[in-house]
Amino acid sequence: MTLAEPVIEIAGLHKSYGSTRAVDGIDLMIRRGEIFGILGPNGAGKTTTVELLAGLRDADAGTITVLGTDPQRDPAVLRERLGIQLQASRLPAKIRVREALELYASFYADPADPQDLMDQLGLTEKADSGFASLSGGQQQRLSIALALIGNPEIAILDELTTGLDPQARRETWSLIEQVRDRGVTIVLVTHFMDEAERLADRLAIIDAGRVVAEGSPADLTALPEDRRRFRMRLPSVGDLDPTVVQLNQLPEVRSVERTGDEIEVVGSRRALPAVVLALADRDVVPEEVRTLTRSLEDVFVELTAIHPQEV
Ligand SMILES: Nc1ncnc2c1ncn2[C@@H]1O[C@H](COP(=O)(O)OP(=O)(O)OP(=O)(O)O)[C@@H](O)[C@H]1O
Repeated sequence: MTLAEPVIEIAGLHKSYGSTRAVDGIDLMIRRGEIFGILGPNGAGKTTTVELLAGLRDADAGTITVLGTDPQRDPAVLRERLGIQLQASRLPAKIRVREALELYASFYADPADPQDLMDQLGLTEKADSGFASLSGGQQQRLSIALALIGNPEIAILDELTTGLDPQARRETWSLIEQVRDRGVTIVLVTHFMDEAERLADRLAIIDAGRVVAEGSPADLTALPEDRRRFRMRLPSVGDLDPTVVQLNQLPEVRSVERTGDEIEVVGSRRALPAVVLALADRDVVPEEVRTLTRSLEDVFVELTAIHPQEV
């Protein structure tokens, strides 16, 4: 598979507010057509990073290239090609849904059709309702529609599902996947691990203004080759300790720990079949074999553990 070309490249990015180093040396590369997650605890520098790449702030140092241009030097070009939905974006209370979309559409040379967007986002029956009368989910959908009204190649969505109920979150997720399937590159800023794990093709975990990990959710949550883990119950063995000693001697096994009639084994990818075979030699059939994995949340907590009060 050939990889799509980069549409965003950031190198050595720095931005401070007074003595606060909000962005402290970030490098990132985002490819066309992917959903790229920027995940991090509160205050990690996520919003500052996306504001810099949208040209809404000036960097102190570093280079940013978005669709081949520098957002600080060329904001007008970028405005046509990049849509941004910012956290807590507020509209006047009385503006109607259709009115807001038509107004925003008038800012662009080649906008999307407001009616099509309302249909796609389930807003048609609210077309004549004022912003303040919409539910949280409807307001969120309108702000996504506004980020997409310019027919952007890149859409930046910040804290997309904050404040939404579980049903509305899921609907928003499938909507974002549909937008990606139309070829739009999506930069998704979130502090929800499940959202990043479910939606992002690749993601960067940011903490204290730096990238602390980057990759696909599968890469980030994979256990190292020699640290696979599984648990099994061995209820009919009687005294388990000699079995544990024997299993510990297998070359594929790194460690075996026993709790009651369960054992937890750490070892290579071949440890599981090796253990099952060794047990079969003793006429032991293991029960309830479970492979242990780690979630993005485990990885996140491990990597950002120095700031637990902010998570
Ligand atoms: N306009 C500003 N003036 C001063 N400090 C700021 C400003 N904007 C952000 N900061 C500080 O910079 C740091 C990074 O903030 P930023 O909003 O980029 O983080 P974030 O990861 O988006 O956090 P959150 O998820 O809470 O929005 C924080 O310490 C924040 O208090």
